[in-house]
Amino acid sequence: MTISVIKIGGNVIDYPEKLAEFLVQLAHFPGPKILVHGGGIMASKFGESLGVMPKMIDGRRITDADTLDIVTMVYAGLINKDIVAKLQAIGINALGLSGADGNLIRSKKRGVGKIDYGYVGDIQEVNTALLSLLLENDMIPVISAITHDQQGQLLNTNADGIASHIATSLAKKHKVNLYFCFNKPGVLLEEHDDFSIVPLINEDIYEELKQESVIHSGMIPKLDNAFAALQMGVNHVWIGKAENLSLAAKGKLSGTIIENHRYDLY
Ligand SMILES: Nc1ncnc2c1ncn2[C@@H]1O[C@H](COP(=O)(O)OP(=O)(O)O)[C@@H](O)[C@H]1O
Ligand SMILES: CC(=O)N[C@@H](CCC(=O)OP(=O)(O)O)C(=O)O
Repeated sequence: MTISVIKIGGNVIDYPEKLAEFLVQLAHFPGPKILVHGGGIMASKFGESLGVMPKMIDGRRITDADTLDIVTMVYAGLINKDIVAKLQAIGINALGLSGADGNLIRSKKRGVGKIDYGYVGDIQEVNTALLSLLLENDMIPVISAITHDQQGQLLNTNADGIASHIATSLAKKHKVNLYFCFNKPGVLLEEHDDFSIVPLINEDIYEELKQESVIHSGMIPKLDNAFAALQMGVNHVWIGKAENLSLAAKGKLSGTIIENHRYDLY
């Protein structure tokens, strides 16, 4: 049995028609699957409307107490429940969870180094037994980017990291594929040219493109988490456009595939 962990980012969630199209593809995606969602764009907009300005460093949000309230409401509340309701409407029995629910994801507040990220959690443990129970009962877990430290503290956690940790935890016992769906057709050499897709990426090329600032902001945690997943036993990691998920499911050429071995780009 292959389990698919599918992550959807805030740029798609923000557009109801794109989200609807993605959820139909998810519904038809073969085999057991888990959906992890972000929602960074919506959280930033809500924050701004309340006078709480977003602060991001390398795609990670600085989360003070007010920001934590906002992201909890937006990720674990509005977005999570909206996605679950939309899946129910197309006949999919989904169950929406934050990392605190069923002790699904325990994390630790990130220590203060050069940067104080505030209430941001680094994942310690994933309750894979709970995920297996839901999958065995034909439910799709829909997981938001909020975790907890088991001492009563909720923590904001990058959704790409959640997807990667869930995939690696399940990979100890199962074959797992990981799909990062977002608004671009893959990792691009020129961010505004959708035809400049890098079809395969390894760590050497990643480092080079990061140095040249070809890869920046939210693509950094996405690729960090993609490489970590592959190194920790995940079978296949794909990054691409949400609309192309069904092509990826069929193994058709689309998006960027993450590679362990090394080769030259030029
Ligand atoms: N080389 C690159 N190729 C594609 N996107 C890139 C690249 N470098 C930076 N990005 C940016 O990273 C964003 C994806 O990260 P993020 O916004 O966190 O994704 P998500 O929608 O999954 O939350 C893209 O929308 C794009 O603006
Ligand atoms: C710590 C941290 O950065 N958390 C992320 C969680 C949401 C997220 O990852 O959303 P996207 O997938 O839409 O980017 C944030 O608040 O932006």
